[in-house]
Amino acid sequence: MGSFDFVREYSPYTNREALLDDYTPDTLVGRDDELEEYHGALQPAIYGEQPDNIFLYGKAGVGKTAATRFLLNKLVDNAEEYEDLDVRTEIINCDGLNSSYRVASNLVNTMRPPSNHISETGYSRSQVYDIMWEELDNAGGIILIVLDEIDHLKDDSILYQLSRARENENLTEARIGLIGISNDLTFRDSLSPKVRSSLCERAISFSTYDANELRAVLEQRKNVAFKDDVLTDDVVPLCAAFGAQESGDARKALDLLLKAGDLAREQNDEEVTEQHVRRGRQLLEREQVARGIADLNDHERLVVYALATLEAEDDTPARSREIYTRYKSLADAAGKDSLTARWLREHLDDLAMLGILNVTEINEGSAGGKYREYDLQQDLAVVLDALEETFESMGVHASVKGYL
Ligand SMILES: Nc1ncnc2c1ncn2[C@@H]1O[C@H](COP(=O)(O)OP(=O)(O)OP(=O)(O)O)[C@@H](O)[C@H]1O
Repeated sequence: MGSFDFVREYSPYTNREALLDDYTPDTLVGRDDELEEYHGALQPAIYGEQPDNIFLYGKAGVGKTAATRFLLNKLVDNAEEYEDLDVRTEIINCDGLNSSYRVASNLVNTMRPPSNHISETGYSRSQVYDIMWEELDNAGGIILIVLDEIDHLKDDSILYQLSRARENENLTEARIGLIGISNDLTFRDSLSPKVRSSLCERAISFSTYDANELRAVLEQRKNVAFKDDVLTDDVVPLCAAFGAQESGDARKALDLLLKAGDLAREQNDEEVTEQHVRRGRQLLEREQVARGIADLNDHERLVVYALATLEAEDDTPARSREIYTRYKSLADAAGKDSLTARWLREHLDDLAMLGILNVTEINEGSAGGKYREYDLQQDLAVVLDALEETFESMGVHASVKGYL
């Protein structure tokens, strides 16, 4: 048996944390247009004036949160130069806070010491708003309130309240600017017109990164995170190319660079190479598919299982009818009820959105009409791995026995 001692061996990193998600880089590359617009919208704050409310939107990992942290940190720093100016920022992530009530109580609590927190239940909504106005007025000055992942909110009362606080005379001392951030491009249209016009006084769109921009992001981060010359020349371009394929998401590209570095360290390799990146990508994809499949309900998982058995028999791409027949026979064999063919058709598109399967639209013109075909987006082996628990409860189909 090994000694299981923990010993420091070779590490390619000088600062591994610089690759983690909550690290704020000193400068942001490839976001000049976005930063300029954002800076302009915040500029009134340095004169002690209330800035416009700002709405940032764009896909995941395109730097919306990073740009916000970067500019607000700068604004707070620069504001210290002016004695008559008091600027503070409060950043709230709305993931898990789906009601206006919870956002308001959370805002109050982030501004208060823990000993003075209010309870998250037990008041009426208007009472919580009164406490919130009082808290904001006590703090005074300019307060920039950031609501990240704002699309998680199920009602927009808090957005109305905060974006119109001054016009509605809820505040006398404080001036607030509201900054909403969303990955959901349809969120703005789902708001009521009066909330939309006040929250989106300035709407700033963040475009996705192309491979060159991702290369610059990674190059800069590499210099902070890794020792000199430990990455072979192809590592950064390859991570950037994969990131660009993954809808231009800088987070995915940085995660991949981190995974490659970790693999090199685990294997005691002195250089991080293309092989580490390729292996890292496989592992990350595997984790992503496993997480996606774990989050499905039993019936959705059975649909993936049905498609996997068709793929094992070389019968993919398959039409929904074929998938339904297999799904139903798997359910019957396990003695479970099955849902309708219509339910299955509706859910195939959801599974495609989650990156579990591919949809291809086939158009055979007036003779054959239009239909859709499906196959697995990931390797069969990866999907079967993630279905382990399903085999336990539903049994192993003959077609996949050889893979297990
Ligand atoms: N231009 C950039 N320069 C350096 N790092 C960047 C840049 N853009 C994004 N990043 C990094 O990529 C990661 C994801 O960025 P960020 O969290 O800002 O994305 P986002 O647009 O807010 O997406 P999400 O809503 O999914 O969080 C972070 O680690 C961030 O530091």
